[in-house]
Amino acid sequence: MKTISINGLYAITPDSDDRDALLRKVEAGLTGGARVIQYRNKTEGAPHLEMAKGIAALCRQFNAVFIVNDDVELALQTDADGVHLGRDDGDIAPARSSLGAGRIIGVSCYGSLARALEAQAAGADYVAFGSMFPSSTKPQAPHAPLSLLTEARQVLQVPIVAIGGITLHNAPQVVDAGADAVAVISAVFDTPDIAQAAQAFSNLF
Ligand SMILES: Cc1ncc(COP(=O)(O)OP(=O)(O)O)c(N)n1
Ligand SMILES: Cc1ncsc1CCOP(=O)(O)O
Ligand SMILES: [Mg+2]
Repeated sequence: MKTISINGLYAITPDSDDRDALLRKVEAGLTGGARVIQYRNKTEGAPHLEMAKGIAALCRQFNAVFIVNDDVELALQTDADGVHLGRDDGDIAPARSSLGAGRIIGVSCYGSLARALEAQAAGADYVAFGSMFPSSTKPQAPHAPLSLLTEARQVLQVPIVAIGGITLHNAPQVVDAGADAVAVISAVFDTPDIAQAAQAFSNLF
């Protein structure tokens, strides 16, 4: 039985090859109240294991949920709370066999409610929709309208995460439309005061 919940600020790490700098940023995000941290780092050759282990320890310290993007093996190696899978990251069933029932599997559903219903039926623990707004971090990401969150809320039982171009300015609309959590990279980590930005997002919940 999973008791871990996905809600509030879901902060996703920016690309980095500097372990200490990344850990300082994550600690600031947690200090500001991030409830979930996802280790997402597309930097080739970065010390992924060391970075993810450091973030796992920080999440334990702050009682936050730790999710690894894309990589089931890295999630297991770091005793993460779960993994996030997109359409190129493998199916839910083999991930579930590796991770067991107690860990979280989150699934990207882009702009598709049908994909979310399938993911829920296949055992996903949360679904993510987006990009809600244009994202400078991932400009080519497909778009999802705010109305999809409202529609999804009426038919899904699993928590709903919204991602993509979410800022302090537009986040209230995302929460009002039905998101349980907002997944944010640049508007948290690309700011002069990460803890303050994280706190402002957290205060929306
Ligand atoms: C919470 C959350 N939602 C969506 C994504 C995007 O996943 P994916 O489509 O696999 O793209 P990459 O992040 O791997 O580039 C995510 N990572 N987290
Ligand atoms: C990984 C991902 N998937 C869709 S948009 C996105 C990036 C989100 O980053 P930002 O919060 O900086 O727009
Ligand atoms: Mg992915």
